[in-house]
Amino acid sequence: MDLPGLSSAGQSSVTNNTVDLRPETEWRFEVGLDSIVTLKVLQGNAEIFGTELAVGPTYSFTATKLSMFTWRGCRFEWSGDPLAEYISEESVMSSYANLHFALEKLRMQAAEKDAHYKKEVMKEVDIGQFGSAEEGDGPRVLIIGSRSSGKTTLAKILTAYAVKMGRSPMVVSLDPKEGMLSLPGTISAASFSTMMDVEEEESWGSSATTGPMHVPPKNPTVYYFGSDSPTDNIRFYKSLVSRLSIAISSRLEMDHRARVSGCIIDAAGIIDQKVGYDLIDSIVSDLAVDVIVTIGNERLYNDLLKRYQPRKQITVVKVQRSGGVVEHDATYLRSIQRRMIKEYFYGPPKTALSAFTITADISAFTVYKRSEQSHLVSSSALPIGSDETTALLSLVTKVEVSPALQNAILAVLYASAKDTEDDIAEASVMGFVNILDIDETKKKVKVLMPIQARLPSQVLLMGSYHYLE
Ligand SMILES: Nc1ncnc2c1ncn2[C@@H]1O[C@H](COP(=O)(O)OP(=O)(O)OP(=O)(O)O)[C@@H](O)[C@H]1O
Repeated sequence: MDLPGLSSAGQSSVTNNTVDLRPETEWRFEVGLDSIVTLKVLQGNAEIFGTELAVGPTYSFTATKLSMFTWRGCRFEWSGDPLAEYISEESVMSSYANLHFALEKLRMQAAEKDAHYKKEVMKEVDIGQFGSAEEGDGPRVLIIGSRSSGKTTLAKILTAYAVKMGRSPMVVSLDPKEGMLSLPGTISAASFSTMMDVEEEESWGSSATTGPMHVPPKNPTVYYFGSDSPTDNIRFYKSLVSRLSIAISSRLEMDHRARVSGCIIDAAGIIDQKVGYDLIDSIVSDLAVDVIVTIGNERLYNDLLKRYQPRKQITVVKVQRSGGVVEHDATYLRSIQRRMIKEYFYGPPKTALSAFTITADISAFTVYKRSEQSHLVSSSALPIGSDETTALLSLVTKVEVSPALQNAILAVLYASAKDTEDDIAEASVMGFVNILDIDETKKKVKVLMPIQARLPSQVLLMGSYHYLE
């Protein structure tokens, strides 16, 4: 009898939604916002963006665009009403796996150099053969490509494969519209040592704020940018990336396993030559990137090769764009963001939580927003001899608590009203609240919070996101 997918002749086959998938092929499917598709692996091995599926359990998917890939062939069954589904024989997974193995080699070299790692983590390994260097940083990989080129997908695949090898890579999401382990509008970093939740395409799993889950929660460091695109306020964005890189460095200093595993950085898809290349430059230097991976864009690859190859420590490589990558239009993006916000307060459908409302005096709220970009002129852009005070304007500005804040999502910062504006602009995020109602006559504000707690005395930072249930 042939193994599923390993039949000697022909292509993958489908009978009544039972599919025999041949080795190194993938089943791509899209599920609408209001429908569900379930799938069950019956035999063989299968993975979704690097994370292996178990044989037997039923997985269910909604509002998602995914691909299930198999290395050695599998048989599975699915049901539901997908918007699209097809088998592709043209997978790019082997080139992504090759990239993973090249990174793994760098991690092994880093482990050899890390004295602590040798002593504590690799006790059982014969360390006599290793060099004598005290330090070892794993590869810091920046993934760059145009919008919808598959950057996040590649970041997930590399992360899942690294975790499978026992690594704990620091995953850094610099795309505010996606909000990894947090809400839209954020940039964040978290060390991954456990598997991701394959049923949640847009999320990377759960964080400590999203309540009990079947996949262990991660503990991200989060900064609030407040809108979808870094170009909305480049100076504020760059300042947050710098802060995040400092936070990452101090986390890596304490966590040798993560340090040896390196970083996987998912950039926002801004690659136009002026702003995009300048942004790439500052990310490369802030996060000490030493491997740049470009996806499916020859010009970008060649430009970056010329720019970084002379610096011997930076390697630029290119990988193909998968034909399965689907572009997200603005409406789809909004609905995904809406779902992320809803799940933050009420939990995912599987583990529905109850959100809490509290009412507090207006005077208890200290709200800031980021300053307008036009006010934040860089001193280098000012004519020589001109007044440089504008260049020193704070990155954040205080906001009156007024009905304009109705339905706003506000980030609760690790900063108090007594802190300076500079401290506030550099503060990371503790969680989020949603303003439900502002009664100006009674001077009261009603807020939605994900957990039962008093209104935090921290500063709240406003962005461009609003939510109304
Ligand atoms: N092989 C594939 N088959 C089916 N869908 C895929 C495949 N690869 C990626 N996708 C889907 O395509 C969409 C876009 O991919 P992804 O988010 O990785 O691109 P991106 O470059 O990060 O996008 P953006 O620039 O918007 O951040 C996602 O919904 C992802 O799940």
